[in-house]
Amino acid sequence: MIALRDVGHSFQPSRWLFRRLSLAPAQSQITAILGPNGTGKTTLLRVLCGTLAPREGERIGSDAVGYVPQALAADQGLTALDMVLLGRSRFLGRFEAPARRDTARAQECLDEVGLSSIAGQRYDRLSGGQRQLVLLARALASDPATLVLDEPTSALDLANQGVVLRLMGRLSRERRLSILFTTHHPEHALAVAHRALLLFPDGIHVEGPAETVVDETNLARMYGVPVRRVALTGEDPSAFAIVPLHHLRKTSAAATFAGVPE
Ligand SMILES: Nc1ncnc2c1ncn2[C@@H]1O[C@H](COP(=O)(O)OP(=O)(O)OP(=O)(O)O)[C@@H](O)[C@H]1O
Repeated sequence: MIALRDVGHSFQPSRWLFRRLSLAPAQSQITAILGPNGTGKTTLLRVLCGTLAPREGERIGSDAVGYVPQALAADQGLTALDMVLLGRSRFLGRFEAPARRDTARAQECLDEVGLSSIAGQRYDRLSGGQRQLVLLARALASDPATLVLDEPTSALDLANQGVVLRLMGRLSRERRLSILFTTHHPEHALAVAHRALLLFPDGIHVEGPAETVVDETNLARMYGVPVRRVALTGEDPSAFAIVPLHHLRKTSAAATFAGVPE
C-alpha cells in the first residue's frame, strides 16, 4: 500500500499548505479529502501519486496508483478507447503495441463507467463529464491497487455522480482497492468514505472516521459558512442533506424587468 509519513509541502517560503500529515489508507478503504479552494488537495494527491516530492516527510510504498485528474487535454484524434488503452501502458514493453487482451480490458473499463457506446468517438470532442468518466476508465485499465481521484464528480450530472459513487463503493468492496478522492461535496464523503481528511485554510488538518470528522462544526470552520446536516423525512433514516446557510435572498428585479407581475 501507499502511505505518507509526516509530509509537508509549500510552494512559497514559509507558506505551508499542510505539515506533519500522515496517511496510511488500508485496502478496501475509501478516504475523502475535503478543504476550501487552494488549501492543497490536488497538491496532496500529487504527493500520494509520487509525482511531486514533498518538502518534508516521506511517501512509502511502490504499489501501482491509478490517477484520475480533474481534466486533461488530449492529442487530437485519440478516441475514447485509445485514451483508456493508455492505462495499459505499464503492462507493455517500450515499443510494444497493445494486445487483444489489453483492448478487451480497456473496453471492459469503458463499460464499467457506462460509456461503451462512445468507444470510437474522439476524446477531444466529448463533453467534460464524459471525459471525466473516460479518465476514470483509463485509471481502472491500469489495474491499480490504489485509486486516486481529483474531484471525480465535479463535471457530472446528478445521475452520473451516483454512478461514480456506487462504482467507487463496488471497487473498494469487490476489488479491495484503496480509494482516495477529493470533493467539495461533504455528503459524497459521508455517503461512501470510511475515513475523511479535512484541510483547513490555516494549514491545520484533521483525519478520522468520516462520520465523526465531517460534522457541522468542522464544515463551518473549514468553509467559513454555517452548515446544517438535515435529515430527509420519509426517506431511508440515513438519508440527509448538507445545507450551507448562505442567507441568500433573490430580488424581484429580473421578474420586473421581464414585465412579469410579482
Ligand atoms: N506548481 C505550482 N507552483 C506554485 N504554486 C502552486 C503550484 N501548484 C499549486 N500551487 C498553489 O498551491 C495552492 C494549492 O493548490 P491546489 O491545487 O493543491 O489546491 P486545491 O485544494 O486542490 O484547490 P481547488 O479546490 O481549487 O481545486 C494554490 O494556492 C495554488 O496556486
